[in-house]
Amino acid sequence: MTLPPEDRAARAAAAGSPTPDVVVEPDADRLARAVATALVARLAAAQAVHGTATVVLTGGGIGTAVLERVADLVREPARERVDWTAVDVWWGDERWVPADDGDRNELGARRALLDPAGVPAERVHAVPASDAGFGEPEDAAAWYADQLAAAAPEGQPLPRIDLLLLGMGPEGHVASVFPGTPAVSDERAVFAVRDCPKPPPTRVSLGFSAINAAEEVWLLVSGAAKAPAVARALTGGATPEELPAAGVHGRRATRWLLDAEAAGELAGQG
Ligand SMILES: O=C1O[C@H](COP(=O)(O)O)[C@@H](O)[C@H](O)[C@H]1O
Repeated sequence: MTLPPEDRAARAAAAGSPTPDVVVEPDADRLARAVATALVARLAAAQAVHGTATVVLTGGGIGTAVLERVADLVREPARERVDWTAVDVWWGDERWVPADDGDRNELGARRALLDPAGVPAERVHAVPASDAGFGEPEDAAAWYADQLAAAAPEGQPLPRIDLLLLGMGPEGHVASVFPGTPAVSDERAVFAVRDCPKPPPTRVSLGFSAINAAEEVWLLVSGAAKAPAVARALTGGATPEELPAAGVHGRRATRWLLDAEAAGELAGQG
């Protein structure tokens, strides 16, 4: 179901961004399936226009479940419309852990979708792991920023990002931008984040300047623990410093994709 825009429209207009869509599915499994279907359609549409598609992935529970459901669609060729050899994959954030650590967002995405779909290695733009020889996460972040810049068209700071996926923590963090930390006001496209309140404590993250450059930003949120943050983000009850999820938007579309529990404190729900 899609909720009426109400005061979301006024907030978005004030921020110069499109009014967020809010889609609510009955549970996490149906949310993952619905997002998977929409993701395939979005990437196929981008390829129809540009020949290639670019997606920025998130880690987290629902983000990984979505990729698993996309992989199900890959196994059903009659429903599959994406050329996975022409999809560029980036990450919104990564944990500063060794390459084989189960906390690594890249590893989860490779297992869930990228390997089964056959995305070519040269199109998988992973944030370096802590054992990749960069020394400090700041060096890895600078390298990742350079990679993004190198993929950008002439005169642009970033490549075209057709779709950027975000999870959200119960306190409103997105990527590895946590409330009340220097990351919320860091204007760089990519930076290292230390002392994260959620383990692992060291990460590399895109900042608002890169996230909000995406054509479409989809926030994937599941579970009752996140319902208060969803309501605050969508009803203007918090600043991006207090609740980073309130500060993200796409250039053309911002979409909140929720299960019923996560939507439980929005007006008209529950
Ligand atoms: O630490 C992280 O958390 C968020 C949300 O994860 P979830 O399991 O609560 O859905 C995730 O989006 C982010 O990529 C990740 O590094």
